[in-house]
Amino acid sequence: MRLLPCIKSYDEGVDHSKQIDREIKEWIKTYNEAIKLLLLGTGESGKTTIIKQMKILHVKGFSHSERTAMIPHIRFNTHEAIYEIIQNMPVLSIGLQNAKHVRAQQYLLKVGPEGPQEYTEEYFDNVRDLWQDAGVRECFKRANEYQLIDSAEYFLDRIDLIGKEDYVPSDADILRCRRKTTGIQKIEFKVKVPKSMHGGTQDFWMLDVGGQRGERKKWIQVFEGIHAIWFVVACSDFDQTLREDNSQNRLKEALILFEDVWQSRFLLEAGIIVFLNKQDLLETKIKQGRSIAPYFPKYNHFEASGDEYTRTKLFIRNLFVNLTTKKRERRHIIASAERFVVLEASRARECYFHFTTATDTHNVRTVFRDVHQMILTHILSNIGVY
Ligand SMILES: Nc1nc2c(ncn2[C@@H]2O[C@H](COP(=O)(O)OP(=O)(O)OP(=O)(O)O)[C@@H](O)[C@H]2O)c(=O)[nH]1
Ligand SMILES: [Mg+2]
Repeated sequence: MRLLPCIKSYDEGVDHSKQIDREIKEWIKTYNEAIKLLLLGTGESGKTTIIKQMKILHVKGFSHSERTAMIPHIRFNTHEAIYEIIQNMPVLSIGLQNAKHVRAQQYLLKVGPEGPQEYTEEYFDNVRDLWQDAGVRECFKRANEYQLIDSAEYFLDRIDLIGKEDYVPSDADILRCRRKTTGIQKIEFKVKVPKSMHGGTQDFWMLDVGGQRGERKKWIQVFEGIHAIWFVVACSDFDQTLREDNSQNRLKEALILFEDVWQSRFLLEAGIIVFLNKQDLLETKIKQGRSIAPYFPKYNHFEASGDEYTRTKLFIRNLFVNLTTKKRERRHIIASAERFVVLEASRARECYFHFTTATDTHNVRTVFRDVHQMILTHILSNIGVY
């Protein structure tokens, strides 16, 4: 680590700052190592969706064959959505509103959870009929009481398109498609460096891991050499339980996981940026009259101005900010590393927060620009240039 000489006067300070600027630009020019980013977060928080956005924004997007390869997954998403809804109707004591739809319901239940062998016209007709039923819609509105993919409405609303023989998924369809990640995926891309920094391009690696509990033991394999963690949180999950453990609230699980990541001694050098994701779904939920208060009673005493949605998103951010200001717990300190960890604990460590909608390419582009600059500054500070 290199220490900069101390400044004695204002003029000297200005010269000194110009010198630092020059040094930073020089350093970036010669820095040819890829910047390594790791996406972390609970299951379904939106990590893979961000990887897809990087492919759209910084690689070549999706080819025709990549798009057609998504069709079975999108059709299966549609199936699992309608199947889950109709299966949960009796559990929630909701009946079909239209008796004509009973046959369609029996047809779908007979198809089973794995979906049909072949997606036929008859299959899509039955799904369309059921999705029109007021009872099905009522059960859909109570989706937080069972497990339903976030893209259920998006795909069921597009059933006619998805059922077409010549259907080719759009970028939006691919971004909405849900497939659980198992293992570790990597995407490599180049990004233009802001002119203010020096221009040119910079290599990035972005790693995606599975966020469900069973997948997290694999994370440690990829911690080494990571420059920044993007920790993704599904804010709209505040009233839902985990797919892998229906006794645990999803947002509470995200908070516990974040605290572990923030305190991990393996990630002390990495910059941490929290993506408070699924803002579109959060806003819709709040505007439909749902409240976070029954799940997080502290919300009743939270002071912030703005409408309910704004107050809720600020409250969620606060929950995470509070974890970053807590003292590092000693349970994470092992004897040989104690001195280092204690020193680290006394060093100011910043955490950055962004409100995001990962399915919105424009939003992700803007956030990436901000975050890029922040990561460069973080790396420079870690090596002692800043
Ligand atoms: N509406 C909306 N949907 C989103 C957003 N972010 C992600 N999704 C959807 O949420 C679902 C889950 O997203 P993924 O990116 O697969 O989640 P993940 O974090 O990779 O999940 P694991 O692989 O299980 O760890 C997908 O259907 C996405 O389209 C968002 O901001 N808004
Ligand atoms: Mg994933």
